[in-house]
Amino acid sequence: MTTRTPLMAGNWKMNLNHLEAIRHVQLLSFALNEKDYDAVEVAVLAPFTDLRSVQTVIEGDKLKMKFGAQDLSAHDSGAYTGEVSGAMLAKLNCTYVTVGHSERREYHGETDELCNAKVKAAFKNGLTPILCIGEGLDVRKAGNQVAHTLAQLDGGLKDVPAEQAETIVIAYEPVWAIGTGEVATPEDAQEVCGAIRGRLAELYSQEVADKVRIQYGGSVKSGNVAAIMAQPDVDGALVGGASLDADEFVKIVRFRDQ
Ligand SMILES: O=C[C@H](O)COP(=O)(O)O
Repeated sequence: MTTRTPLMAGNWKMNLNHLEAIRHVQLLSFALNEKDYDAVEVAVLAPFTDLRSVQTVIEGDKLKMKFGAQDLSAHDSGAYTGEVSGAMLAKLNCTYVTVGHSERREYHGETDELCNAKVKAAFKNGLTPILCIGEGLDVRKAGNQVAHTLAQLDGGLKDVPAEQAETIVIAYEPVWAIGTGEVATPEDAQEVCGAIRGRLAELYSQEVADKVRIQYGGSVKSGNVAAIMAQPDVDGALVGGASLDADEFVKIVRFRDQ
């Protein structure tokens, strides 16, 4: 049985300018200790304009916190105004990059095909993609959450080889639970996260499926994180709003104490 280190990632979304980001990382660094880093991997996913500052604080102070971006271009370089390439993120020593967050899918029309190209671009540049998948409220009401989410998984992983797939992070985020305070029950989270692992075993092998970390995201807070993390197929959390409060995010990192 593979042991998967939980990944607690704060997705700041479009919050915190670079000065606020420096302060925020410093607050986290004062609070987090070796025991935390031994038990959990901690990452912050910052706006592009913050990344150089976040890198400077994390590397300058030799923090064990990882960092990454919230999106990347599917292209390598060239005339793509406003885009940021995987190579640029790798040059900043980013570890992670989210791909296909529901806000990108909804507000920027990102399709499974584009997400697949972005997953490949991330791997090509040595970044670990956090592929975000999950159903909207209408799909949930119709009871089609598993089929919908697995179709997004299939699309995002199309033609991704096993040796890359086993290092990916999947974030299951039911859209109806994002920023709404409407957290999925631990059983809701397990139903879909378990199905995702089952599908990974079908697409690749049980060995690959057992290595992949599957996060839950959607209104995670210190008060609900422990029950969600107790589920066998949940290996971490992708935290939005609550990650902007350093004290609250540290409590989430310390989910075993809650
Ligand atoms: O990426 C994070 C998710 O969208 C969850 O956001 P939230 O914790 O504010 O609900």
